[in-house]
Amino acid sequence: MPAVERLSISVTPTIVQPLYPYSTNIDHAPVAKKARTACSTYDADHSDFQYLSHLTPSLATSESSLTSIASPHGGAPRPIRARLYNAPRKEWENYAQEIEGDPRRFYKCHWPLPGGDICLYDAKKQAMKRHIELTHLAYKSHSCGICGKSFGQRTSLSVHVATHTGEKAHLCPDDDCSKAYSDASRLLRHRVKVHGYIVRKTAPKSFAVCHCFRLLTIPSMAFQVKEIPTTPFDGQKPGTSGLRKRVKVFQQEHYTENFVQAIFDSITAQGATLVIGGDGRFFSPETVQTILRIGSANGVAKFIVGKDSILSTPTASNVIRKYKADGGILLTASHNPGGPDNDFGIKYNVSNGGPAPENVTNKIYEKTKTIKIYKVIDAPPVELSKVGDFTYGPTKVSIIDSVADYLILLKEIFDFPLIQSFLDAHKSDYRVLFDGLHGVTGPYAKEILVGALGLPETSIQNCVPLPDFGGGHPDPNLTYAHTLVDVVEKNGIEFGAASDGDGDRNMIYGKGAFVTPSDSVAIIANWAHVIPYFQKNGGVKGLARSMPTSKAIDLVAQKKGLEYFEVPTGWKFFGNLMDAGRLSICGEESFGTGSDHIREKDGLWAVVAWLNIIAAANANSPGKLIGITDLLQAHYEEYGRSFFSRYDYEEVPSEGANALVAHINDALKTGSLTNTVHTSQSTSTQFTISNLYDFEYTDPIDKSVSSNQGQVITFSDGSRVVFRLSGTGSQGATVRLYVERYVPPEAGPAELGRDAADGLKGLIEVALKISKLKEFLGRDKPTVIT
Ligand SMILES: O=P(O)(O)OC[C@H]1O[C@H](O)[C@H](O)[C@@H](O)[C@@H]1O
Repeated sequence: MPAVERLSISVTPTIVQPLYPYSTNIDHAPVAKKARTACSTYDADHSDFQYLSHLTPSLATSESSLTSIASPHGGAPRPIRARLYNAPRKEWENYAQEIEGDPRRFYKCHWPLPGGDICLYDAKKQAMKRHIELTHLAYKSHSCGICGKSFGQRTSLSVHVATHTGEKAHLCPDDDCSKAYSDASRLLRHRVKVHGYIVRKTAPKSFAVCHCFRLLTIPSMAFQVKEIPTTPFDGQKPGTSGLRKRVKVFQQEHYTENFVQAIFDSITAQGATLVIGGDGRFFSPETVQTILRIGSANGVAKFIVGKDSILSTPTASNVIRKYKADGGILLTASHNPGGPDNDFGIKYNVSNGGPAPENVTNKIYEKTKTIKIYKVIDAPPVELSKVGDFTYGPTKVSIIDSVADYLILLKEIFDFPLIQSFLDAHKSDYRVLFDGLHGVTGPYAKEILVGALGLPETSIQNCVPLPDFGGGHPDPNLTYAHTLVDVVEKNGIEFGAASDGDGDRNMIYGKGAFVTPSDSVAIIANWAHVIPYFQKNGGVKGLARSMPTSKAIDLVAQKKGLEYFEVPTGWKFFGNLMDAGRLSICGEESFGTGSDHIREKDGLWAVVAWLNIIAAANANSPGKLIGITDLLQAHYEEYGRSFFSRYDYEEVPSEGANALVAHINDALKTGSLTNTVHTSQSTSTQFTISNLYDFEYTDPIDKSVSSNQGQVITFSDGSRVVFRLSGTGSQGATVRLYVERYVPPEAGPAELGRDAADGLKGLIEVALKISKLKEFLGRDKPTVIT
């Protein structure tokens, strides 16, 4: 160690002590004050200060003199710090007492508080000394050699001294980075942000505020974890999008707890940050508290929770991504009805913000089959209606209101000024109506459409989220979103839209113009160049759809020379492609549309995308007002039209549904139907079966294989029919029949503009006959046609 030049210091040394005697009635304000009255010696033995000298104030405040202070390590002069030890060394002991018989050898603080209380903070000896000296005695024993300002902690002094000297002693250790900072915390922030440095998570601690208003760290051991014995329930297998059952099923003793514990048993819960949200449906608040109790007992470090247990599914995905959480638990049964006699659901999302892939959901299911205990901590419930940061046992809980974050996200994606100027210019001839169906999107829609885009309050309806969705079925299709359809038709509204319970689905419906989800995603992909997000991100990378969705988007991809994918039903199958940078826009026939801005489909994203496209189309058409019908027609004339419809047979007996599947499988195996010709009675059209197969998907990124994803029958004219069992029902089985028939642009406007039901009539008849669906299901008609 090089010799250190020692200078003498003549600063008036500081003793810091309370002005007032400590009485039981003492107010805390006086103890925060200090008096400088006596001298003490400079403590040069401390490792950080060993090369420092006593300084005179004049020397210390003159910049030239600073350079004359030798650094023990050579190079630039060291910062000037003076550490004055000026407290009566043992004074803290007057207020601390070793806890008798404590194996940890802890001390308890007996500092008298206002109102006759005593502090009672407990800690090891050194921590107790620091607590009493800094908190109660308010010693500031680290003084700046330049200006004399005192600090309670050495690190605070170092940061302060750097403001005089300009020294940036904290160098970034990452390769090729020359950044330096005056304090360690700034350096850490830089490394996390710029170099993706991952901060090691420490074991969870809990925090409490002492009577003296100081934040205290309390060892997690202070909270007792209880293990509750339980036995497995049958059928806790997550479906297409989480576990969905009747509320009454979830309300059975241990049922919800088992599933929640199975989630924590399948992930790394210790030290994790998790998001909790959902559509606010009946039984959500209770389940949030269950998750907090079990999650905390399993070592979760932090929960980010939607205010009033509400976070739309797309927002939850955004929050997971934005706050770099490890995952999220969403309480939603999406578009299924809510209320005490209806549905509830729990879904796990992973750190990319998307639904858990099958390897995770399978693991959760396996855990539910062998569960023997679940863990809980005993803590009072968290107040879910107050935004802010709280402690819950050893876990931090942040209650957030996510509307602002979501608006910021959409403003970064779309051309809000363009949309707003279009809507302003067409207040009377281009009206908008959004129906929230009393789902979760109401507050978001209000902020975006009324707040940001300046539309009148009358342009939103049913936008107050209700736990039972007002008794409705919050699914944005022609059957269940009749509140929208009726008002749009009655008032001749040019642009209508609706979203579902948890805000990830959408329907676009203008006066006399229903946009099928398959067409919607194809049109958005075709117009993506007018959406700033895609411009900023180097254009569209790839397109995708779920298997039963019409092939309209494939035609856009082919024309634009883009890669495109056909994946099984379920948004989770898009995630890997997006993460790999190969997919930008995708959609599903089940009213899901979205992009890689998050990892869920996004109802309001689709609505604003359409408004953006309409505003852009009109900006190029000064003479004529372009509406939804014009965009559809133009698309069909360019690409041809994929007539598409879906028939749903909801809540049919499972035996009948399974028999139907077995019947088609039989034909698939034996080839008995291949090349057979079928004639529609009503249209006399002939359809020849060219192929039958069970859809299987191999993920191009992780090579995982998903089988039995729907039975497909193709015909020689390019039409196809798909049979698939729903994975989101909560009772019995739901069979879906999807039909698609392509008509090329050359067919002309009359043929392209036909009513979908009319254009598909013959094909549907043939599909029903081949499958013997009516016989197996005992149903003459579907419950829903879209
Ligand atoms: O399985 P189904 O009832 O047909 O539902 C299918 C749909 O379920 C959920 O809504 C998923 O989020 C969608 O990605 C999927 O398309």
